[in-house]
Amino acid sequence: VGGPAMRASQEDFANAMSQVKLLKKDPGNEVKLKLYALYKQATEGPCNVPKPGVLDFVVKAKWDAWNALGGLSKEAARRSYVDLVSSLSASSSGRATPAADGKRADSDHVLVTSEDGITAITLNRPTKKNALNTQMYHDIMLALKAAGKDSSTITVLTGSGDYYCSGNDLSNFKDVPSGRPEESAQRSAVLLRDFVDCFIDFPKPLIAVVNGPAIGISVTLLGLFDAVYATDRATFHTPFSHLGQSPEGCSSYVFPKMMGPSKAAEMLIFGKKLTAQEAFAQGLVTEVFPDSTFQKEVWARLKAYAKLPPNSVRISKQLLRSQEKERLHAVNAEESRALQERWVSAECHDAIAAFLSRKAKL
Ligand SMILES: CCCCC/C=C/CC(=O)SCCNC(=O)CCNC(=O)[C@H](O)C(C)(C)COP(=O)(O)OP(=O)(O)OC[C@H]1O[C@@H](n2cnc3c(N)ncnc32)[C@H](O)[C@@H]1OP(=O)(O)O
Repeated sequence: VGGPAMRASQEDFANAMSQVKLLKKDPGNEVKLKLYALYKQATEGPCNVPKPGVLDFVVKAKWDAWNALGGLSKEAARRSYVDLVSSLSASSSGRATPAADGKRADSDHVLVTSEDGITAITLNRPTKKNALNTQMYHDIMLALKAAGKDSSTITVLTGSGDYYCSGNDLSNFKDVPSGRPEESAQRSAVLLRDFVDCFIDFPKPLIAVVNGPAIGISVTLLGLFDAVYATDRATFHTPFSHLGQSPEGCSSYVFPKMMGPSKAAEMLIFGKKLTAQEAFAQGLVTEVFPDSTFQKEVWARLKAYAKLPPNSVRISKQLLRSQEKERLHAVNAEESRALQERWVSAECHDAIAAFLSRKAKL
């Protein structure tokens, strides 16, 4: 993936830096800080300058924003910068944006809260069943990097509304510049790989609170969580073949180990949808709760876990993960490569076109 993607990205980055000066609307301090942080990370790498004094408000805010990006790669920072500028330019010129719902894609779709020793990352795009658009992948990565370094003991991923997540936003495929599908597939494969790497490397316990149906990448990633609590209303569906695609999130390795090869094949090759109880029986879900008491019971449990000594919990998590880490990174790279090819296939294009023209639904 190295050369061409990197050069294209640097060119895009230079264009984005020029575009940012031409914005008609002031994007506000929060966005400006984000732009600053991504710029610094993209050009200088992780923040390693000394922390400024608390009274130096502006410098401290800038330092915090940069430092929150943790070890995000320069390449990923460049891409996030380019995506952010492009969504700002679109909204300031009134053009349509890459977001599927026509609104500017920003961190409104990924909420982060931190209290009682728990950092919660909430997918907040309920009108689209929390489908993941490109900006959300970037926002989740940023949120995970920050959560990995904050003072919380555990991190939770959940969804707002009736779905946990309907997987990749299939409208992402609409934004391919004409004549450049290969380039776009390559960029998406890099993003996918970086995204899944964040889950593989996450340094403290990561818990999924599956508040409703889960589809696609939101299911496969569950194999990289330390615990998965689900409402009995949740279902688990990986319709990759129906979409002309192939598994990701390390599921091609983790699922067969977890549930045995034939049950994994039913899900990942034939797209069998599991109920919450079935997913529990296969080891994908840790525990299922009645929907009526789900939130109350799960959050009470999480608050108790979050009171455990944070360093001990973190070290145990890392020990459990360390045996498999290298292997998981290799699997992630392989799955991302396979998907890069799938995304330019006729099988995939036909399936996505059918969904987008509302002919097909799962
Ligand atoms: C960096 C790239 C990484 C890529 C990694 C790859 C991952 C692979 C996957 O994740 S594969 C899974 C992809 N997901 C799907 O195929 C789900 C598609 N959605 C549906 O089949 C249905 O919408 C549903 C079953 C989730 C829900 O059906 P329901 O009838 O209850 O509701 P609606 O269909 O009316 O949905 C409400 C609006 O939400 C939009 N929407 C839902 N899911 C997606 C999605 N994944 N992508 C885009 N849009 C989605 C839906 O179109 C409706 O929008 P509208 O109100 O504007 O019509």
